Amino acid sequence: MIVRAMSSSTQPIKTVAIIGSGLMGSGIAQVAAASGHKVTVVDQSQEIVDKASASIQKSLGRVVKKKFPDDSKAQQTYIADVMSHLSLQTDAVDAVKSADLVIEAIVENLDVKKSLFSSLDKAAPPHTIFASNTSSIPIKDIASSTTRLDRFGGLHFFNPVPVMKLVEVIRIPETSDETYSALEAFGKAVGKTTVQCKDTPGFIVNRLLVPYMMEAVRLVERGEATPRDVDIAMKLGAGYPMGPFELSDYVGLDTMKFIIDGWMEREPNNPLFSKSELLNKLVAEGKLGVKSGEGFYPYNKK
Ligand SMILES: CCCCCCC[C@H](O)CC(=O)SCCNC(=O)CCNC(=O)[C@H](O)C(C)(C)COP(=O)([O-])OP(=O)([O-])OC[C@H]1O[C@@H](n2cnc3c(N)ncnc32)[C@H](O)[C@@H]1OP(=O)([O-])[O-]
Ligand SMILES: NC(=O)c1ccc[n+]([C@@H]2O[C@H](COP(=O)([O-])OP(=O)(O)OC[C@H]3O[C@@H](n4cnc5c(N)ncnc54)[C@H](O)[C@@H]3O)[C@@H](O)[C@H]2O)c1
Repeated sequence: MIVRAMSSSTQPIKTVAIIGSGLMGSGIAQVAAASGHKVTVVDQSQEIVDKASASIQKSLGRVVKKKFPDDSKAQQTYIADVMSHLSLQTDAVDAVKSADLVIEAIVENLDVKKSLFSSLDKAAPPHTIFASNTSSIPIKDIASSTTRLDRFGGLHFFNPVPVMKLVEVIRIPETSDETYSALEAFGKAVGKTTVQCKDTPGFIVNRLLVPYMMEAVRLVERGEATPRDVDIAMKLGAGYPMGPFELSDYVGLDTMKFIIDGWMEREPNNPLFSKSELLNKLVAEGKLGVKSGEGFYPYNKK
């Protein structure tokens, strides 16, 4: 049964709960707090949210160096001000009770996302809008776990969130115009350019990016070139800021595997989304990219 919101969701979004404090959740939290929203970030353990807090402060350190190049006092004040808009905790149900908007940025797995949203749906006030930052799962499949389809959409941010200027705003057929406008306004309020896309696999960017990245992996699997040479070629020959292997390590090979596995399940006969032995092997070995210290390339462990 769909319960429609009594109050209009055209009210500007002031309080935001972000579930998942990994690469994306912490980046979204940073830009939301920096634009004056009251933000609560949730993850599964205190250790994880502490790590997220440190990574947000580190990223803010890079922002202030550019914003206030020769003024260390202004740098400190800015960081303290942004951090004062942020709280981090481990109880998602509690966090959504006062949220105007909930953004989910947890692991790319439909069942886990559905289970989370189903419990949050019971706890959040009627006016609260839900959004998923999924890379590839149909928004309608995630939204089906709730009773607020009219207040559900996709907000697809890009990594690294503080730097990448785009947000894809996704609507399902049930998404109300008020919800869509509120999501679009939020994307702009956090300083991004928004584009609209229907709930189509991969939306705009990943529909093009995922086949490209998987083709790069397959090219290497066939022994036709090394990751290093593919990366050099795509940077110098096609003008990409990172080659596909550098980008894979940056995105996270576990997330990449979740994306491709889910896509293959939905489109089993499409060779663009067939699995990769090399990717599966690296993930099985715990080589998840920059975040684990090694992926296609080794990194300095922090
Ligand atoms: C199966 C396939 C899977 C597909 C996966 C899809 C995943 C997903 O759904 C979609 C995506 O996100 S797709 C992924 C989409 N993403 C891409 O495609 C990313 C492609 N890569 C890039 O755009 C660039 O390499 C970077 C911007 C990452 C780094 O730039 P660089 O020049 O190599 O190195 P630099 O000089 O160090 O940094 C430059 C400036 O950025 C600043 N800064 C950096 N990180 C920061 C942070 N965390 N905080 C704050 N600031 C940060 C830094 O301070 C500097 O500022 P300045 O003022 O200029 O001094
Ligand atoms: N990595 C990228 O480049 C990228 C870009 C855009 C979108 N996305 C999407 O964003 C989402 C998150 O990706 P990420 O790269 O930040 O992943 P990540 O692995 O860095 O972080 C995911 C976080 O979610 C937490 N988590 C898992 N289940 C949870 C639960 N039930 N409750 C609370 N926290 C939980 C994990 O502890 C982890 O900290 C995925 O849907 C992914 O597809 C990723």
